[in-house]
Amino acid sequence: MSLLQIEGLSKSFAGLKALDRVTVSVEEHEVLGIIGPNGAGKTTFFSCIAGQITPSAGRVVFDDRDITGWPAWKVARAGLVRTFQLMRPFESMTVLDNVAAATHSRHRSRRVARDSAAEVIERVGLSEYRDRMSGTLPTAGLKRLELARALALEPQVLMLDEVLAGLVPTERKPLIDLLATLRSEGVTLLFIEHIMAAVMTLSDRVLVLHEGKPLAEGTPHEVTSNPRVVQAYLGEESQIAES
Ligand SMILES: Nc1ncnc2c1ncn2[C@@H]1O[C@H](COP(=O)(O)OP(=O)(O)OP(=O)(O)O)[C@@H](O)[C@H]1O
Repeated sequence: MSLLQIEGLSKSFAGLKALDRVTVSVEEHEVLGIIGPNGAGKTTFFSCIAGQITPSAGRVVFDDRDITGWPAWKVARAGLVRTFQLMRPFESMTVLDNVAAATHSRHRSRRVARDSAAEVIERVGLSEYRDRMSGTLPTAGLKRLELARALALEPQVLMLDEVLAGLVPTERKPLIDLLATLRSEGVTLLFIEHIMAAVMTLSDRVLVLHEGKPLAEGTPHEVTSNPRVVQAYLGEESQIAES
């Protein structure tokens, strides 16, 4: 049995099929990249799994439990944690306090929670910003903070929504390296990404969504050489070529 099984997941918004019968499964320690043109349903897919949106149809089975329609807090507590494209840290709190707010849900002792937060902060390379107000971080720092807050919850499955968006190439490289490290540590990862270099480097498998439907699934090489995928990206070829 796969760690995460998604069966026929669908979501309509006022007649628009944002997600249309998506079926995919993810094994423990696997990295699944999710790509697709703008509006393909990628974020809706994450939101239906992680509990921000209730799916119209389909099932999400995680670790042998049917978690379909569970609220986000309960999904996160079960071990499935996502990040958001638009970061939402507590801006008037320090980086350490932001991450400690997450570790505190795992460790009752304030000291242990803060020590654990400091470790996560170091792991994502944010130690020099530890005592800075989160609202003053540059975009690259905010992205790392978003990742730190997710890691602080000690997820069994981590779901990253465009964690590289808004970064310049020199900022992307170290973050891709960090994700590669997480991968080598055996993190089970689902990530939505437009930066093809990251998709190619990090993914074991890639799911391509198009107009809410699964268009292709396979190794990074298989999907990027699939004519249907290239066709779906027409007009966005530069992104495919960016690898
Ligand atoms: N809350 C909502 N209400 C109405 N329509 C929505 C809502 N959320 C998403 N949609 C629509 O559903 C479709 C899929 O959107 P979604 O954000 O999931 O796509 P995406 O692949 O993540 O796009 P992007 O790459 O631009 O982030 C789009 O047509 C979008 O306008």
